[in-house]
Amino acid sequence: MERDSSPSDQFHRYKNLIQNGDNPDITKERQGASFNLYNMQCFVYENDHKLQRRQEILEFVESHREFDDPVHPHFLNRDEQIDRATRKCLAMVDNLDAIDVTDYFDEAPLYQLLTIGRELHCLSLHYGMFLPTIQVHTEKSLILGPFQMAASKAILGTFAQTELGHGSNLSKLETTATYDATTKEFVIHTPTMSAGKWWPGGLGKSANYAAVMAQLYTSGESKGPHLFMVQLRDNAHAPLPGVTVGDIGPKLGNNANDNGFLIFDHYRIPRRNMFMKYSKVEADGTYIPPPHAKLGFGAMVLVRLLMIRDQTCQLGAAAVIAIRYSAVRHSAVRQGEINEGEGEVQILDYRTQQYRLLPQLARSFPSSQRMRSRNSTSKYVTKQINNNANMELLPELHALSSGLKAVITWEVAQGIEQLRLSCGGHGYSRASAFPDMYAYAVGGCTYEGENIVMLLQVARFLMMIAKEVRSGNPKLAEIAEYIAKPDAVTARISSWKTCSDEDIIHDFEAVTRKLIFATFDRLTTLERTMKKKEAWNACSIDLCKAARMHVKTYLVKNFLARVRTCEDPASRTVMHTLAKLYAFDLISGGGGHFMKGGFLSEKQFNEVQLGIYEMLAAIRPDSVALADSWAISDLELRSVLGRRDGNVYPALLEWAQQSPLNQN
Ligand SMILES: CCCCCCCC/C=C\CCCCCCCCCCCCC/C=C/C(=O)SCCNC(=O)CCNC(=O)[C@H](O)C(C)(C)COP(=O)(O)OP(=O)(O)OC[C@H]1O[C@@H](n2cnc3c(N)ncnc32)[C@H](O)[C@@H]1OP(=O)(O)O
Ligand SMILES: Cc1cc2nc3c(=O)[nH]c(=O)nc-3n(C[C@H](O)[C@H](O)[C@H](O)COP(=O)(O)OP(=O)(O)OC[C@H]3O[C@@H](n4cnc5c(N)ncnc54)[C@H](O)[C@@H]3O)c2cc1C
Repeated sequence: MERDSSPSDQFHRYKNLIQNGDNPDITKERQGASFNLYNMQCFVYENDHKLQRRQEILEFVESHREFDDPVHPHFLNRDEQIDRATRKCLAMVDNLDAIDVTDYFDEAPLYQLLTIGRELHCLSLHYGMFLPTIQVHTEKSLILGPFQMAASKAILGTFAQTELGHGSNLSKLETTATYDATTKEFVIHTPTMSAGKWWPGGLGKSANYAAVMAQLYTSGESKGPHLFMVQLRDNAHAPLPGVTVGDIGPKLGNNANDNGFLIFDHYRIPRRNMFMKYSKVEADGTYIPPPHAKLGFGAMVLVRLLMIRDQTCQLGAAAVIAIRYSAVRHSAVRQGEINEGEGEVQILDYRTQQYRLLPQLARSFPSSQRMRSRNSTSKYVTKQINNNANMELLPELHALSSGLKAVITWEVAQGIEQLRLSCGGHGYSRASAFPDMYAYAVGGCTYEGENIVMLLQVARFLMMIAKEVRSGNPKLAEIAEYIAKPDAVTARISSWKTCSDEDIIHDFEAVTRKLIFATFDRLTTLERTMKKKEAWNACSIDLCKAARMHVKTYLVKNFLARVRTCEDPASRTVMHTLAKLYAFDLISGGGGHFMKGGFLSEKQFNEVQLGIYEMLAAIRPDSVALADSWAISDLELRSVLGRRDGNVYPALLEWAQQSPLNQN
């Protein structure tokens, strides 16, 4: 799409953000900002082009009537929700020219949010996992066929892996794919009740194809889980003979998505329907193994990376809502006066409120930004794998994507809940958007790998590194280099104004290193008297703690590094304080780890606590502008409380009037 205005036009546009009808409190907040909003937004989105594209996509959606909602989606029942989302999906895919469809980190998710909202829908799995599976797992010479069909929606697919009896433990999936060399077909079968597929999105009603994970048997031998392309429904959309399929019913959220169940009765598919890019079954049944045993799990790694960005944006949006609302809300009771007799204050002025809001805002920045570079890492790794040249980076990427997925989805879900509480009663109304946000985000703690299970994968990686370091012959991945550094006895952290980034990083690395080696020692001691898996189970709470701390250290380092790249001095100053608040808040929350063995003294810990107070006060005048720096439009936010103009109360009344109970 052509760019139609220069950066200075854009600057003008953002300067004019403040309008006459806006709530006076929110206007005053914007006028008091210490930095130029446009410069900050360019930093947040990395360049003005990305910012401009957000505006263009917004204008596109706003100008197309087929994206309108005749009835507010909050007042629909489940059938109507599915109907609405499906209609929107059709309009969305009929207008894909509006976006760069290869941009799964920015343009595609934004477009989806603007058109449908915060919901998984009938096409989420088609775009989110089915297409990526085809891309990652189909042989080059064959890819055009299925990919073009899927991209042109001739087939609509899902990813069918989880079963009633097994989800996390892939190796125990029970669905079988048995090769029949006489007919050159695989027989897909559900041998037991617990082998029924359960959960795949879009399966219940929408998909006519699925990428199915099943245990491969060939020449009488079991070869572990493999992926197969399976047609489920005929041209009239009826289930094919041998296929039983349906919807699993309502869930905590994402109810516009028809998550489904699937049972196979000796259902036959051609040999070529196995995804054979890495492992193969020849016509005579000979099995050719993949160059790396876990290549078959590649699509999940990619989606975990996509989720990290997607989820962080949810936390950013939640912080925007709560901060804006806190600027226009005045406390209504006498004890709400900070100085008695001086009248009510904006709730944003309470230090406790700032402590609820600002660390969450800080949390929303680092991971969203670093994910762009992780995206290029994943592209790089995929390229290396495609050339069959280099598998060395795979464990690192798996550990990193699993760890970030687990820590971020948890922090996002908890953060949204904290922000909801910060808005009092109105936060409990769906008008606020928090209930939908939470229901959407908290699903991410479970899907694409249950969080504890993912943390234990990171722990495996860390224990392997610890063993190598102890053996004196480490081959260290970039994200783990600090584990081989010498021990540090005392912390360097001091007042937030004087301590350097290096001091903060030093302390995080030292504490994490200690935690990793303490856990490693405990594990190896236990292994002397127990079987390996028992020993692992016996110290798995510590293993998770070490894994979490490793990921948090990674996030702190990346946030500080990213702030250093900010060219605008005023924006850099505020972002730097926010990054330090992020780090200090983590230290405060993880005080036990930091103070263990006297590493962080009591005096230093007090400085951390005091620093948090001071940073909250320092950021307070910029908080609304920082929320605006996310550049989220009202259409994307979908929150009455978070509206950009701050005119919350009339909008709440207008919203409530749409309730069907008020129609007669
Ligand atoms: C083209 C047009 C586009 C247009 C677009 C326009 C429209 C826009 C629409 C969409 C836009 C997209 C927007 C993006 C938004 C993003 C949101 C996406 C939402 C998607 C919705 C998702 C819904 C959910 C789906 C699912 O949940 S699918 C099912 C997921 N299931 C799991 O994740 C299961 C978890 N379990 C596992 O992964 C494994 O079992 C395990 C826990 C990793 C254990 O592995 P396993 O082999 O079974 O056992 P071990 O013995 O422990 O491991 C052995 C060894 O292998 C290593 N390992 C394991 N996995 C990997 C791996 N993947 N890579 C590398 N290595 C791996 C493991 O570490 C061990 O190593 P060591 O022995 O060395 O320690
Ligand atoms: C909204 C949503 C959408 C989904 N979409 C899809 C989809 O499209 N396709 C699909 O195939 N699946 C989908 N799923 C399923 C999802 O991937 C699984 O639910 C997930 O992988 C977890 O597996 P599980 O449900 O079997 O949990 P379990 O593995 O049974 O977990 C239950 C508990 O056991 C613990 N646990 C399990 N294993 C271990 C271990 N080794 N060590 C320590 N603790 C352990 C977990 O930590 C957890 O506390 C979806 C799920 C949801 C909620």
